[in-house]
Amino acid sequence: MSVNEELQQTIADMVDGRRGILAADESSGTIAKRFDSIGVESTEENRRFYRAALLSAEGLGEYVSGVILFEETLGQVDDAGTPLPELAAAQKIVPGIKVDKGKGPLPGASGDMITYGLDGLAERLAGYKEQGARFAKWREVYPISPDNPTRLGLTANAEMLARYAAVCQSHGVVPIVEPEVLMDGDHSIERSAEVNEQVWHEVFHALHRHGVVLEQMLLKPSMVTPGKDRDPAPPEQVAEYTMRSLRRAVPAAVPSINFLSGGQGPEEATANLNALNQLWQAPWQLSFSYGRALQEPALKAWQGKSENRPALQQALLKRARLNHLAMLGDYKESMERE
Ligand SMILES: O=P(O)(O)OC[C@H]1O[C@](O)(COP(=O)(O)O)[C@@H](O)[C@@H]1O
Repeated sequence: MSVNEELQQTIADMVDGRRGILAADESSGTIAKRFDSIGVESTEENRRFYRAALLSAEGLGEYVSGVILFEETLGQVDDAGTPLPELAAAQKIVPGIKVDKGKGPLPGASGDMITYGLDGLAERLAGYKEQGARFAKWREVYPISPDNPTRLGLTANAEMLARYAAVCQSHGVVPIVEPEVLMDGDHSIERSAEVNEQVWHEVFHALHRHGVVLEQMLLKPSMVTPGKDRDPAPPEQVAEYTMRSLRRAVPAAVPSINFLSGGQGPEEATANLNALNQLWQAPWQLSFSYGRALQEPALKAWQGKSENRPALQQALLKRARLNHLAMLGDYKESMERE
């Protein structure tokens, strides 16, 4: 298969109008925090058990077309010795890999951040492909304050995303481009709309400069919401603001927009996705790439006990199914209690 055919096949396997992405790529620090919330130690064995349980939940492939894995998971096997990426592929879930190496302050742009990991990326991708990964993900993070993001923050982060995406495409790996505008703070929904629009505009300008093929990438943005210190906005309002900003800044050539959950509660993230899909015909598929919003109930059901594996899987399947219904605009709050 040519590189172009590989990219096209991966997009076709991941974008079908009814399924989204499970983000299970928490880095070591983040997964330790998540496990800590249920009093479980983050050992390699616990991470393996938990992630193998997620990927082998029977029927997950009905609602999920891709899973983002952390490097460690790509090399792990289940109790029967099956590599975890193969477990996913067996359910028609395309395995992918987080390739960024975390973030730190951006010098010269106080309050802004920048993500590391471009050096050696091409070589790493070749190895990940051998382990089964067909797409990659890279996250840039933008805090909102009265002064942030700065102009330098906007351009530097966009440049990183574009360089990463171009390297991925040249190796036949579909890039997920994730500019995450953080919910932290007490900013208004209007301010969030303004920042997200600036971010997306700058990102697509950079993608264009670097010759990234928009038809062969996925966008993973934040939804436009008020800051976490304020009351959440109703789903219809989140949908209106998000859609307005997306239409202004994201070219129609992008096949799918898979939102991150970014600290929204599981039910909130589903209701917002549903409202977005009820609003009006969008040029892109509007889907999910949730981490916390898919996994929180599964983690709670598990509690680190192997006998709770079926409950963990049922909790994941429920959220995956409801988010699939939200993609169709068919989700109702009453379904939460069914
Ligand atoms: O900070 P980390 O460990 O790299 O990961 C952050 C997480 O944020 C995400 O990008 C989105 O997850 P959420 O839906 O929980 O916001 C995940 O893909 C990733 O696991």
